[in-house]
Amino acid sequence: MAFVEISNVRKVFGSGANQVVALDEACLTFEENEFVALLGPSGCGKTTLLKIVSGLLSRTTGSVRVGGREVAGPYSDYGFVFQTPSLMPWRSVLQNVLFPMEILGKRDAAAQQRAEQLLDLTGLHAFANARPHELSGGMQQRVSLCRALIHKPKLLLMDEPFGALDEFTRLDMNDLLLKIKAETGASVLFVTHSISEAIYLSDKVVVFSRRPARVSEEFRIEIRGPRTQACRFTPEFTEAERRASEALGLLVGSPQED
Ligand SMILES: Nc1ncnc2c1ncn2[C@@H]1O[C@H](COP(=O)(O)OP(=O)(O)OP(=O)(O)O)[C@@H](O)[C@H]1O
Repeated sequence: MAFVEISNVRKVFGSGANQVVALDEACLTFEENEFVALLGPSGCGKTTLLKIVSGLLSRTTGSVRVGGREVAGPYSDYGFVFQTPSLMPWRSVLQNVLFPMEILGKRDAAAQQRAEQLLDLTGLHAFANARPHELSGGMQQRVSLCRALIHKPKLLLMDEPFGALDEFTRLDMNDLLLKIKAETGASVLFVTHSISEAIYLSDKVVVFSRRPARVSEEFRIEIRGPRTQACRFTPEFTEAERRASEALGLLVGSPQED
């Protein structure tokens, strides 16, 4: 049995003339410690699927199992990172990171130690007492990553977390995320619009069709050697980019001839 099993998930919003079928028979499985990137056209249903996996949103039909249990509503064994950091401005960095432990009633010395370790890991230790407005966008997103990891979830759900960052910061965040994944062993389901980001980070790339979304292509990323920025220039990386581009329908048509 796979760690996450998404089977024939359909999601219909609204009714009658206002009905929107966001997902149609979406299927996807992945294992513990796997990194899966979801690519697809804007509005095809990627965020909807993440919310359904988190239990924040109900599905119309189909099944979602995480760690062998059917998802029937919100549960605590996952972390969610949104596109915007959504930190509480009146709280310090450390207090923001510890917030989920307060909700879970577990804000103890061990939680404090773990928060400090995460701030170390993400290079934020010196900013533990700073307020969010004193941080750059990339630093704020690192805080939200620490907050998502504070309760040691087995599953990390990430919805275009680096979409609002500049290219250099985004590349840094990609490397940080690979380091975090190696240290925590969490499985990651990662939505992005960037083909190269999807390939750089993932064990498996899943491409969704236009809405209503179905999986139109799914392939493993086989890059020899460590994931470093240099691997973006290997033939395997380029081939994966071509495959994803083709699945997204970006290679149709040929240049106009004079
Ligand atoms: N609460 C809702 N009520 C009605 N329709 C919704 C709701 N949430 C999402 N939708 C619709 O479902 C479809 C899929 O939305 P979703 O946000 O999942 O797409 P997405 O692939 O994440 O888009 P993007 O890549 O642009 O972020 C869209 O047509 C959207 O308008």
